[in-house]
Amino acid sequence: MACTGQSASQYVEGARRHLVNGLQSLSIILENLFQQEVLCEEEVSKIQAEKDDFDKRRQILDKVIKKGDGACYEFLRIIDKTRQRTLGKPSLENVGFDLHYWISCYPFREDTKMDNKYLQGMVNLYFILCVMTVLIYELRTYLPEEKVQISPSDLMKKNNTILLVGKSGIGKTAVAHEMWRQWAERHDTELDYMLYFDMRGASHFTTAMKLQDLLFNEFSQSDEDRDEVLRDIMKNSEKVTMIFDGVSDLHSSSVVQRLVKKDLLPDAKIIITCRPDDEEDIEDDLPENFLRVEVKGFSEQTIRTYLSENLGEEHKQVVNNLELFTLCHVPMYALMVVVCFSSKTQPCTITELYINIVRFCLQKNSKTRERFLNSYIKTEGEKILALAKAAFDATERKSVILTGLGCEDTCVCPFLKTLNIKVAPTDTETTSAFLHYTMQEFFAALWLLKNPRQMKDVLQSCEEYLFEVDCSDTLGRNRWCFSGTKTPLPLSASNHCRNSITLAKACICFETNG
Ligand SMILES: Nc1ncnc2c1ncn2[C@@H]1O[C@H](COP(=O)(O)OP(=O)(O)OP(=O)(O)O)[C@@H](O)[C@H]1O
Repeated sequence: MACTGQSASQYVEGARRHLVNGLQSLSIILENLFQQEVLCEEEVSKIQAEKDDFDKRRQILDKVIKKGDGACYEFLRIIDKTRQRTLGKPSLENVGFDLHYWISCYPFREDTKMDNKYLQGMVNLYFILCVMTVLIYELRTYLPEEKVQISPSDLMKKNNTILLVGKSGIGKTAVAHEMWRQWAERHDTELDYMLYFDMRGASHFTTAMKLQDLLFNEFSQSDEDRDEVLRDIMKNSEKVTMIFDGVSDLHSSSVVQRLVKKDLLPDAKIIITCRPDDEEDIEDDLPENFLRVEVKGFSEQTIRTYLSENLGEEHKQVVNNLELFTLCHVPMYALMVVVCFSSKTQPCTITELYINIVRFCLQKNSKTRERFLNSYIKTEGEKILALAKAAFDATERKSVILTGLGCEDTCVCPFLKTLNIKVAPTDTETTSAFLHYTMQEFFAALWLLKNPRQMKDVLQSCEEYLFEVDCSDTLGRNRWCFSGTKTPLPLSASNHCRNSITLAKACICFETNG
C-alpha cells in the first residue's frame, strides 16, 4: 500500500474516501491541527459549526489537502499518534481498506532520517564489519526524536483533561511532579488548589469513599477548616487541579471515576497518568476533548545532557557505549547507569549494573522498602524466572516478541511494553517486548544461569560467530577478551551473535563469582 515516491498530499488524497467515512474523535484532530498551526482558530470554529460529522470530516480533509504537503504531513502524523482514537477499532465495514494498516505504511521523516544515518554508517563501517551498522541502526531506533512537542508548563496552561501515557519508568510521574512544582513556585496570590494523588497500589481509594474522604484523609485539617475548604472547592471548582498518578483502573474508586467524568467538580482540571496497557479502559470515562500526551523518555541530546551533568568527564564512557547509551532513553535506566558509574569506590561490572537496574525497577514498581527487597524477590521468584524463560525462548527464536507470559504478572511489567498485533481483521493478539533489547539479553542469560545444562549448547552455537566477551567493569577496567571468528557474519545471525555475547558475559561472571 505504501509507495515511498508518493508525497504526503498524494497519500492523503489516495485515502480521502475512506477517511471521510472512517475518521473519529474529530475534536482531537482539530485540536492537534490547531496546535501544529495547520488550521487557524477561525477555520477550526467553522469546521466545528458544520452540521454533522460527515461534513466536518470532509471539511478537515479538503482544507488539509488544499494547504499542501506540509499540512498533509502534519495531518498524517497526528493520525499516526492518535490512531487508537481517531481511526477507532477496525470495523467490518472497513474490512476492504484498513486505515490502521494504511497509516502504519506511511514513511515518516524520522524513518528517513534514520535511513540516512544508517546509510552513512554503512559507508563508514562497511569494510570493517557490515553487521555492526545494522546493530547501530537497531539500537538507535530506541531513541525518541528530539523535538519536544509540549512541555509541562504548556500543559499547565491547558484547561482540558490531560492523559499522560507512557511505558514504565519513562517519566510520567516526573512530568506530573514538575507541573506540581511549577504550580507551587508561581507568584500568583489568587487562591487555587492543586492536589496530587498517588494511585499505584491504592487500596485506600475504596469504592465507598466520598469526595471529602479523598480530599482530607491524607491532608488532615480541623473539622471546621475542612468544611470551609470543601465549600470553597465545590463553589469554585475551576480553581482546582487534580493529578491522579499511576491509574490502572478507575472502577476501583467511584469518587475518582466521578471526578474524571466531571460528575463531581465539573470545572476542575484533571490530569491522569497511566501505562499504555490501561489507556483504553480509562479513555471510556474521559470527556471527548481530553488531551492525550505521550511521554517518550530521553532523546539523544537529553541523554547526553543528563549524563554529562551527572557524571562529568566520565559520561564519555557511556556515550561511547551504544548499548548503554540507548538504554538510557528510559530515564529509570539512565538513573541506574549514573548511580553505578558514579560509585567510584565500588565500580560494578556491566552485569552488576543490569542487576541494579532490575532490583531498582522491582523495588519501585512494588513500592517495597529496600530492606525487604530480597524477600520480595524470593517471593516473586517464579514470575521473574518465567520472564527469564520467555526472554531466552524469544532469543533462541531470534525474536523480540515474548510469548507465554500472563498479563497478570504485574511484578514484571516494569520491564515490558505491550504490543498489539493484528492477527485477523477482527482479532488482535496482545504480546509484549522488553523496553530495551539488552534487558532481554540479560534475562535470557539469567535463565541460562538457572539451567546450566543448556549453557554448553549455547556456547557451542556461538563458536560460529565473531565472539568477544567483555567483562570490563563500568570504568573499563579488567577487560577480558575471547575471540573466535568466522566472517562474514550473516545478517540474520547478528542478533544471535549479540545474544551470545551477553549470555557468555553472564556465564563468566557467574563462574567468577562462584
Ligand atoms: N526528566 C527526568 N529527568 C531526570 N530523571 C527523570 C526524569 N524523568 C524520570 N526520571 C527518573 O526516572 C525514574 C522513573 O521515572 P517516573 O517515576 O517518572 O516514571 P513513570 O513513567 O511514572 O513510571 P511508572 O509507570 O513505572 O510509574 C525516576 O526515579 C526519576 O528520578
